[in-house]
Order: sequence, then C-alpha cells, then structure tokens
Amino acid sequence: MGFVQRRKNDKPAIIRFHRCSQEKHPEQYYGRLLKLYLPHRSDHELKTPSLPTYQAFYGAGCVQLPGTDCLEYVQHIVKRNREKYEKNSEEIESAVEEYEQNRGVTDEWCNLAPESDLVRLPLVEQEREQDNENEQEDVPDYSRQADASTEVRAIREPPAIDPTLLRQMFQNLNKKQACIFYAVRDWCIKRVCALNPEQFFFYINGGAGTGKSHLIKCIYSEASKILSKVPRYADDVDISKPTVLLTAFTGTAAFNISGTTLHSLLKLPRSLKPPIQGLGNQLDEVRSELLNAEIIVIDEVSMVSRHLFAYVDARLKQIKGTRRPFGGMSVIAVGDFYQLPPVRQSKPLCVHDPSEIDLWREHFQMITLTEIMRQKDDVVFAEMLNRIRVKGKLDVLCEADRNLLSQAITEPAHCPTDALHIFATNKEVDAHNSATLGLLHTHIIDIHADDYRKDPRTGRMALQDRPFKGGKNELQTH
Ligand SMILES: Nc1ncnc2c1ncn2[C@@H]1O[C@H](COP(=O)(O)OP(=O)(O)OP(=O)(O)O)[C@@H](O)[C@H]1O
Repeated sequence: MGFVQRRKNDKPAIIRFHRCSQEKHPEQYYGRLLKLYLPHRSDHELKTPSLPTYQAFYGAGCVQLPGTDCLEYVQHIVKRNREKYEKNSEEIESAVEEYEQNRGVTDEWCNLAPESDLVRLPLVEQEREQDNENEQEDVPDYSRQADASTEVRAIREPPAIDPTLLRQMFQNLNKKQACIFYAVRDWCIKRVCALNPEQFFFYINGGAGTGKSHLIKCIYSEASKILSKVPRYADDVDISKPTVLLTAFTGTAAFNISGTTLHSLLKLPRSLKPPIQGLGNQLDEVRSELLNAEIIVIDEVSMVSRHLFAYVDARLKQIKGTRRPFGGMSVIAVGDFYQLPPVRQSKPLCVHDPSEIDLWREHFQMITLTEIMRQKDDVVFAEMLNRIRVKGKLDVLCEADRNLLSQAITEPAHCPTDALHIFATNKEVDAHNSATLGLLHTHIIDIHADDYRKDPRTGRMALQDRPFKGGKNELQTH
C-alpha cells in the first residue's frame, strides 16, 4: 500500500445518500438499492436483456457472488447487506422527513460545508428534474439556458456613459436621490481606504417616473469607478471583473438596466424549493467571476419571492465563503411592491411570515423617492399612474383619470396590427401570431419533427409516435 494508510473508524456514522420514494419512483428506488448493496463492477451488471429494468432485476435476478459456487437471488443479497449496513434507517428517514417538514426556508448545509455540497448535488439535481412544481415556468422571459447549466455567461456590463453627461446626471439628482447616491459613494471611498465600512442594505422604493433607474445608473457608474481601486492583494486578481453587479428577476428588467438575471448570474436552479443546493463543481468558476464584486443591485424586487431571496443569500455566502448575510456584499434592492408580485403563489418579500427567517425585515432600510422626474409630456401620465398605484379596490377613479385612460381605448378593428398586443391567454396569443404571420407570408410550410424520448427504465432513446407538444421547458427532457 506504500504510504497510503488504511483509515480505520469504528465509530458509528451517518452516511448521506439519495433517498427516493418506492411508490413514486420505483426504478430509482431499486436502482439505488442495487447500487448500494449488490456487489458489482459496473452499472451494466445491474440489468440484463431479459430483465431490462432495475426493478425487474431486483425482483427476479440471480447472481453468483465471488467465492461462492451457486446462484443467489439478488433481493436476498440486497436484504442481507441492507440489514448489515443500514442500521436505524427507518428512524433516520422519519427524522429527515420531520426535519424537512418543520424547518425554515434556509438550508444551512451549503453554508456549513460548501465544498462538501459537491457530493450531494447530482443527487439533488436528479430529484429536482422530476419535480414538476416549477416556480419559474410561468415567467415568459425566464431563460432556462442560464439555470444551473454548464455554461458560464459573461456578466453583462452597461455601456460607459460619457463623463460630461455623467457629471450632469450627478449634479441634477434631486435631494433624495442625492442622499442615497452620496451614502453609497462614501461607503465605496471608505472601502477603498480599507476602513472596513459595515455592509449596507438599501431598498429604493417609489412610484412610476420617480427616477429609480436613473439613480441606479448614477450609482453604478460612480461605485464601479471607485471600487476598481480597492487594493487587491492576490497577484492573479483580474481587475476587469465587476465590482458592482446589476441584476433583476426577469430577463426584460435585467436588459433594461444592462444587467443579468439573478438565475443566470448565480446559476440558480429552476426549482427553488428547499433544500437549497450549492454550486457544486461550478463554484470555482462563479467565485472567480464574482471575486471583486462588492455591491449587488437587484431591480424589480417586488417579483423576487422569499425563496429566491433566501437562495441569493445562500449562494452569495457560498461564493464569498462567509456566513455574513449575502456573503458580506452590500445590497441595493430597487422596485415597487405595488407592481408585479412573484410568479405563482410565491410569497413576496414584503409579506412577513413569522415562521421563516426574514432577511428583508431584518436588514433592509427603505428609502422612498417621491418626486416625479419624467419630462413634462409624461408628467400627467406618471401622476395618474401613481394615483392608480395606491388606489384601493373600492376607491372611485377620478374623472380626469378616467378621461385620460378612455382616450387610449379603441375598437379592436381600429387597432394597428403592428402595435404591441397583450392578451390574457396563450390561446389568444397563438391566434394573433398566426393571423399576423399569415398577413406577412402566404406560403407557410409545416415541418414535423421526429421526437425521441429517453425511456427512464432502459435508458435508451425511443422514437415517439407523434411529435411532442408542450411548453419549451418540457422539451428539455426530449
Ligand atoms: N435627477 C434627474 N434629473 C433629470 N432627469 C431625471 C432625473 N431622475 C430621473 N430622470 C428622468 O426621469 C425619467 C424617469 O426616470 P426613471 O426611468 O429612472 O424612473 P423609474 O422610477 O425607474 O420609473 P419606472 O418605475 O416607471 O420605471 C427618465 O427619463 C429619467 O432620465
């Protein structure tokens, strides 16, 4: 054995392994049993052409173990070994189940042992792939390519603004905008001077046209410039890596601020259901991308659910290798809770749940912008939007607002076809798209696809009788 020492451990230990339901996922269940308790050299030995599934092989298969001279039923070997190695398994399973039902949102595992998370990641991922409850599925511009995939997308950075224009923008900030701008600027200067300022958590709130995006642009430019001077001690630090991260929940909002979606930036999985999973073997890549990052801006925060927020917190902790909230990064959340809420039934951050850790309530300081900064033509419209923003269900719409809105109403027949249309259902969208396409092109050819699907039991691709129909997210499994 050379210098390798045999490790001896006679203390009892708990080994973490993938658990799955015998009723819901029998193939996985028996596959796990065979892999754990039937001696084998490769997975091919756990199925045969006549018993092509794990379940069938477990039920009727026989093997001859090395050192024996007769065949033995697979299930007898598995049972024997299971009894030997899986002591107290029922108690452990029920304890894990109880824990999963009663715990809060955050999962401390990836905080306690980020590196070890690598081991459980493929298993958790496998479990999630079968989980149809998908929080993100309904977001039209949610980009699946960005989630937990292998691709590392370069972080988008906004184009540089002309310095003279930028100076003008800083000078024209109104009182409240300036107050936030200089608070962040002072923090950055302290950071550069190694004065270790406390991380900050600002929530910038305000109605339509109050200059939230404008302020973000100013903060981003100034903070990035100052923070690029923070002394970096490692020789191989790439100073081109961003110091301020611009993010949003949906692709559209991220695009508007020339930023990146939270899912793409932090490689979040599609399903955000606990337990939170770590980055696994993508950790180093993402860590190096975000090495210099000190501030994260989250736009459109009303759409961020409590689960997503907890995920962002845990991811940043793992990436930055610290247990401080959001990995020690300062956070600027921007948005308006009167606007779009999170998708599905997910809870928004402004709704407090005493049973969960409330990062939002605990840390964030709210600053409300009130002055409408839109140009003159838009002011009347912006003022109306802000009245509607706070209008209760039973409040009557004032005459002036009703008239203004009525001006925009037109008969469907008079509506220009190239105007942006919004429909309530996909069916109406499809009908409109087909009609519009028909106007553009007269000769339309349908090309039918040959769709294959992986047979989960045999692992082989099988041609489907007819092309698959469904959402784009479902197509990923084909
Ligand atoms: N201090 C300022 N000086 C001059 N123009 C400003 C200022 N603040 C904002 N604006 C302008 O006012 C308009 C509205 O600002 P902005 O888009 O930032 O508002 P917002 O709060 O993000 O609005 P919404 O919630 O509707 O997206 C923009 O044209 C912006 O350039």
